[in-house]
Amino acid sequence: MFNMQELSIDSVAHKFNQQAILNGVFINCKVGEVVGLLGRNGSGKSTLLKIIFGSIKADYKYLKLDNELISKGYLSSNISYLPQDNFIPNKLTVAVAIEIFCNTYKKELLKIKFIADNLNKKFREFSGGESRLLEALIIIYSDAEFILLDEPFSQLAPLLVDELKQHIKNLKPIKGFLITDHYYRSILDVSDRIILLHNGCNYQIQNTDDLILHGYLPDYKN
Ligand SMILES: Nc1ncnc2c1ncn2[C@@H]1O[C@H](COP(=O)(O)OP(=O)(O)OP(=O)(O)O)[C@@H](O)[C@H]1O
Repeated sequence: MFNMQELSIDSVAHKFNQQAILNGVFINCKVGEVVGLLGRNGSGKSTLLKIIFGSIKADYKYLKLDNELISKGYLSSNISYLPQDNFIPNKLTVAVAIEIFCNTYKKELLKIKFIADNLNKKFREFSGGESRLLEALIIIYSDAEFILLDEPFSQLAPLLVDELKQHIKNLKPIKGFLITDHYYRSILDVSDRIILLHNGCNYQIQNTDDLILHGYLPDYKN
């Protein structure tokens, strides 16, 4: 039988200072799909991505990659993660950062004009939004099959948001994406499925009415 590549995390429980942040969360993502993760500020979206990547050790979790239990995402070359804050050191040039993260899809990445035009520039020479775009592109085009993106759109002007969405769509046939951002329209647009984190649990979202029902979007009718 064809073995569908899948990243899944089940029964996630985590507390900070006795306060339960995640409680029985389940989420999965297959190659070929974009899963959008929404939730209010403080609902635990970043915590969940950090638990999958391994930078936070959950109180409990059951993390599987292609049906095999793994302890930390970063130990697998098959998972890449864009954290909420900048992570590429300021003194690195774009070319060096690409060397570190990208091999398989390097040719495609170098076709992007903004990358090609700025290969020898250091990260400290870019604006906040420009370096965010570069970091997101480097992670999207990294060798990993599963890509975790924490607020990739947040510092980007609308045209760049559209460009980034297009790159995600281009790579979707060969990768799985788990993505969170408060630009929820962009998340709805780029995602095949939406999961809402609320009160420590995950909810499958079918439409914007569900987002209103769970208190994520304001209900302007009432
Ligand atoms: N290291 C930490 N120590 C204590 N509490 C933490 C820590 N990290 C996060 N928290 C708390 O856990 C909760 C979830 O935080 P998290 O950053 O995962 O939320 P989020 O959904 O990503 O929020 P936002 O949309 O605002 O980025 C918050 O209430 C936060 O205060």
